[in-house]
Amino acid sequence: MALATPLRHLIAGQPAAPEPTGAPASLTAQRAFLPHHRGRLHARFAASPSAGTARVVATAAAGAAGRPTVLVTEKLGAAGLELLRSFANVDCAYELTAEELRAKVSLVDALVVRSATRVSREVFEAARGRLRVVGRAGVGIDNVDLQAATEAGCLVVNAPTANTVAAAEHAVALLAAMARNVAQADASLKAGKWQRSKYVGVSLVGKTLAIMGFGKVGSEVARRAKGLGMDVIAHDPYAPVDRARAIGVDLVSFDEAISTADFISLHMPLTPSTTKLFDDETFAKMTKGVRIINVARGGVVDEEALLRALDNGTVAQAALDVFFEEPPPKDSKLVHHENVTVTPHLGASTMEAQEGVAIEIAEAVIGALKGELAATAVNAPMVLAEVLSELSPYIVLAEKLGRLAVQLVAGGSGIKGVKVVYSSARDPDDLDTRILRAMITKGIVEPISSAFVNIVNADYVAKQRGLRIIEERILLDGSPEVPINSIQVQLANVESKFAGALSDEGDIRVEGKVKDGTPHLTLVGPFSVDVSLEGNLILCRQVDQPGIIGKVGSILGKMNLNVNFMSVGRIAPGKQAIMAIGIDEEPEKEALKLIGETPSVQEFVFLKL
Ligand SMILES: NC(=O)C1=CN([C@@H]2O[C@H](COP(=O)(O)OP(=O)(O)OC[C@H]3O[C@@H](n4cnc5c(N)ncnc54)[C@H](O)[C@@H]3O)[C@@H](O)[C@H]2O)C=CC1
Ligand SMILES: O=C(O)C(=O)COP(=O)(O)O
Repeated sequence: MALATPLRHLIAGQPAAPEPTGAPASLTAQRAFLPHHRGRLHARFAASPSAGTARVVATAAAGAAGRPTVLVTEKLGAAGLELLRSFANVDCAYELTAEELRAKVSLVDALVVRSATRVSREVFEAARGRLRVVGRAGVGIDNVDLQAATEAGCLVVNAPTANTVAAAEHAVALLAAMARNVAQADASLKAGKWQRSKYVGVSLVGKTLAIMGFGKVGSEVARRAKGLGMDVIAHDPYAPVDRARAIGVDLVSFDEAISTADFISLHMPLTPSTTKLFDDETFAKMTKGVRIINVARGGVVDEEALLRALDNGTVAQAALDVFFEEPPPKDSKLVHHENVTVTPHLGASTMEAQEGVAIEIAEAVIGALKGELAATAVNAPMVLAEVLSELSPYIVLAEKLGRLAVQLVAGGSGIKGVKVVYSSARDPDDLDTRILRAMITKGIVEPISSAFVNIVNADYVAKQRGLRIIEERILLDGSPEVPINSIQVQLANVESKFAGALSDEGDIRVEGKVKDGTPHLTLVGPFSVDVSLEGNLILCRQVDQPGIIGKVGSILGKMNLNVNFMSVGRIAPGKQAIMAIGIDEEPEKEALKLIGETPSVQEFVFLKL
């Protein structure tokens, strides 16, 4: 079995794309299980294929040359582009219309965007299953329809750290420029005027700055503002108090923040709950003459309300880097307001940040195309690299058990409930089974549908199909060193095309273990067997008696079918027994017919692993 080290784990159910030539060979190995060089983890996350090897990458359909294709729709730093080109065919096509994007997206495996490309549901639909990764070269993913991505099984990754300082510096630049009328004075002087008294500013020292959203950018702004001698308070319902306290910032309520601040700087994401959070009502609670900076997202502010607040003097000045609509309309009253300083979404636009973001996203996209899952995955559960490494063979086992179980279902009986029982000596809190559950779903769903399933969409697909998966743990005595002793998959209340697979309770039941790193089938219904889960499997039920193994073996031999494993499980001598035979190739119908005709064989089934 091709369970090479390091193992590849599961992300997609699509055919394998060959390892693209020219890829930095060391990247896979380095990123697989080691902490990322910036302290983040990249988790390996490749697919387990139906064919039995654990070696399928996330690319749905790589180009003819075997290299995946990446579409880059906005300007990306050169080093990131170079990295992408070392691995994939890269198509840089900027300023595409929505229609042009939809036309191109079905021809690519990954899409890299910044904030200006709207990756809508229509884009995922137009991709027709090929698009496997969307890389957002920056933080805000409000321009990507995450639900549609998840439904399509498309991984979305972002680059959340490389532009933090740039955004914070831009907020501070706007804060100071606004307070001292730099932009207005500059324009006035360039227009031939010398207006010293008109542009008297306000001081920052001793003023209160309220940071709204105390995340990465917000906390960096706070640090810098403290250096300018400002009193900094912050509002963030989800930020840890200790982190704020450590840099001398008090976390306060929303109302306290906005009603006591001289300056308010916005640093929260655009979400349904932050959309137009700053509306007439909010402005009315602010101190008269407050100054506002927005380097977050235009959508968190009701721009009409801000205009009214500027006109009635509630807000003395605003400095805006972001707008509800980008670019804003040419005649935008807000943009042209004399008390408003504007920049065209430049928060992340420093040479350093753009190079950093480009490398960060290129690495994440390449990793995902190779079947790894970056720590920056936005729409998939994060599974740590060490966990993936340890669970590798169980991931393969989980999918194969799902695949086996579903093939045992008699047509038309429908699958309602799935129960997965993990036997383990490990504390349940130390055993993350999400990826195993996802792969069991994949194993069950893929053989019976056109859906492809990966960890991104497994739960969604299961829900869509009304598949209820219950997980149960059996706590064993023994060493917690071994993560799992066995995995059992039960399909409740179904008819089986192989009655021998039914437990006494009437469920289809298959159980497996990992032995020497290889998945084995160890239980079928009530019968203990031991067969390595490779290639294909024939299960025969017969009355236990001498000679049957030889007969069936000789049929397979005559048909030139290589038996890689064989095991007989019986309830008691002379009673019912099951023969599990692992074969490399798919047998001809004739061979199966002859097995069925062998005296004493009561039933048999051929199963593809
Ligand atoms: N203008 C630009 O070029 C850039 C803009 N950004 C934007 O800046 C914002 C912050 O980015 P990061 O700090 O990297 O993100 P982050 O995720 O580290 O921080 C966001 C913080 O907002 C908080 N938050 C969420 N809902 C909130 C609410 N209702 N009220 C108050 N706080 C709330 C979260 O708890 C979190 O701590 C994002 O909107 C991002 O898109 C980031 C980089 C560049
Ligand atoms: O990272 C973010 O959230 C940003 O807003 C930066 O956007 P950009 O990549 O410069 O279009």
